[in-house]
Amino acid sequence: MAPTSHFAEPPLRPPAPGPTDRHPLSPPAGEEPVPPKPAPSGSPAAGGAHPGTAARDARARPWLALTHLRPHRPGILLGTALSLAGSLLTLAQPLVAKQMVDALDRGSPATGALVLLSALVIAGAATAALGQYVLEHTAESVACTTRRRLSEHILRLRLPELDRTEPGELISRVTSDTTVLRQVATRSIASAGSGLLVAVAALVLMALLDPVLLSITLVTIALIGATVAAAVPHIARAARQAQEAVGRMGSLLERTLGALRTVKASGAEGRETAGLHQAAEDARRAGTRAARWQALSATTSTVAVQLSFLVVLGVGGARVATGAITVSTLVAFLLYVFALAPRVGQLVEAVGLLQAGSAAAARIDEVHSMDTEPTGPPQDTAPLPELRRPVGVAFQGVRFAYGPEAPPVHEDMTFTVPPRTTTALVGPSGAGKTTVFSLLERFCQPDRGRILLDGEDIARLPLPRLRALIGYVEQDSPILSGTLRDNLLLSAPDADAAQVRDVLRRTRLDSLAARLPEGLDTPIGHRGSTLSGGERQRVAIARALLRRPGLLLLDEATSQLDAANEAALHETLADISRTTTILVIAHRLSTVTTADQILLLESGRVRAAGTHAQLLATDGLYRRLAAAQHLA
Ligand SMILES: Nc1ncnc2c1ncn2[C@@H]1O[C@H](COP(=O)(O)OP(=O)(O)OP(=O)(O)O)[C@@H](O)[C@H]1O
Repeated sequence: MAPTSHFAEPPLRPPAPGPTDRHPLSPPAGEEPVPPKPAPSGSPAAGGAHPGTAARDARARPWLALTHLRPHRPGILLGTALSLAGSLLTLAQPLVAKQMVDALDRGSPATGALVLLSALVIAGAATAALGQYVLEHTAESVACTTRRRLSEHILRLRLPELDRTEPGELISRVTSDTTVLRQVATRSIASAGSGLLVAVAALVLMALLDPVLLSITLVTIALIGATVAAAVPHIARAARQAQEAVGRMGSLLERTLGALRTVKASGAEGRETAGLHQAAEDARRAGTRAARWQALSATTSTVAVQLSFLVVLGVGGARVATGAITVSTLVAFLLYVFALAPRVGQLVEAVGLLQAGSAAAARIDEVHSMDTEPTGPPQDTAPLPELRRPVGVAFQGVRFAYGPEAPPVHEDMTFTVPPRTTTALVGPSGAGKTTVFSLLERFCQPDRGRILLDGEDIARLPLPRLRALIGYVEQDSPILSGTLRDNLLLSAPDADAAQVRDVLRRTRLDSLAARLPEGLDTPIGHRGSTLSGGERQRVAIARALLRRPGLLLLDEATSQLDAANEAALHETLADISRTTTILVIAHRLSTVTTADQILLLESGRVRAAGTHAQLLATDGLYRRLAAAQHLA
């Protein structure tokens, strides 16, 4: 799970060139182009999203949730203070009620006490409501800030990290774990704070009223405390398991929906549903377990409070009869018993919530500890004008493996691609052709060797600037949910209408745009499900062309096009190659026979390089590949 040095940037960082000798592709002086080396394997920072790890972390750090609330301290403190003030105003009510009863007992007018009592009721309710609003508002900010930070972090994750993580798991951390954290901000902190203070204040006032009755009440509180202490770990564990089960459901749903056609065609709905049912069942069971313990502690608390009320009433009545206390003292004491009961309940709930919140915080922190790509200053997202020109590419002795245990994909990859040319990468499946593109995009880094663009090591380029230079059409031409326009402008948000029209014409998408009911603004379904395979490929190519790249990478980009569209696209590419360097991966040699150069990859190396005719004449493997495709 941990990232390895195989994904690390090259350890050697060349000195920053001076202002006068800077290469046009170089980062501005003072910038940090080389991303930090990922944490070594096995280090905590290297961990991926593992529910088990989260549970251990939360057990080790039950207050973890509080660290996430720190930036929102002012709102939480204000909300808690207002709730507390509201509670204190409520607490004062029994004392005023006592005065009122005393006044009535003496036959004196009780109007003043009645007015004061009414004012206390209104002020107490208003202050508590305001406090509640401030806390809810702050809690929304906690959830929003955490979700924003998480989603930004997830989009910046290094691809090898993502390869090792279930997307559904990540989604559940942004959605359900942040919701749990949000509850800690409102109910847990404020309830614990105000509940504790009010409970202490009530106990002090009860002690002043009658210490004998207080001791009876304290026995009740001890009973409640013991039950809660026994229940809390069970509640916390069950809540954590429920969160993990929800996360698992997210992963499974993502897996199934991502390949729903295949699942249906394979008749695997039942088996996939069984997995989802199991996760839902696990969440239900864990949630029920938590509810059982919560019900036990809540019921014990309620029964204990009712019992103590009866005992206080009995003993208090006897003490009134003996003249030890007055009726008004007994009334006030009983009111405090009732004021105390919900506070104890709040404290019980707060402790359980804090445990669940800390488990959620640990799951969120795991994502933050995953390794991300470096970000450059905002201006680096746009290519410099001089970067719009075609660039030369060179691989020099590149070695790369996808992991420490994995066999190297590239052993000693060395080749040169001159600018303004079309070079085809061919070779057996698994020879490492797509990996060449991944290395060029710096999705992963070589273990050894250098990759140069116009003589400049790409490890030294700010990542946004490097990628702004490249147009990449992936093997499966991914399409995003949204409209056709969203998809086209994804890589070139500033492209104007004329550029879009031009690219639509070149990729023969103009007729599709004309046919769609809302033209470019027509939604094209989940991952472009309403488009044909060939249309999806052309959208992906159009998207890459709109970027006006200096280097165009095409990975089997025309495999699903019909003959007419493929021929048209080859004309377009021939045209584009005057202003762009093109690297194309092809299985069908017929599509690359006119390339300026063909690189035949085998066993992690370039086995042979030349034109189609040269390779036919000189290389046995190429001849066999061509013969298999009736080209020899
Ligand atoms: N993300 C990854 N993690 C681990 N191994 C990978 C990963 N991607 C590719 N590989 C492995 O690396 C090797 C080279 O893969 P690559 O996709 O570069 O080959 P290719 O020549 O493009 O294959 P094809 O022609 O079938 O598309 C393969 O053995 C593949 O299983």
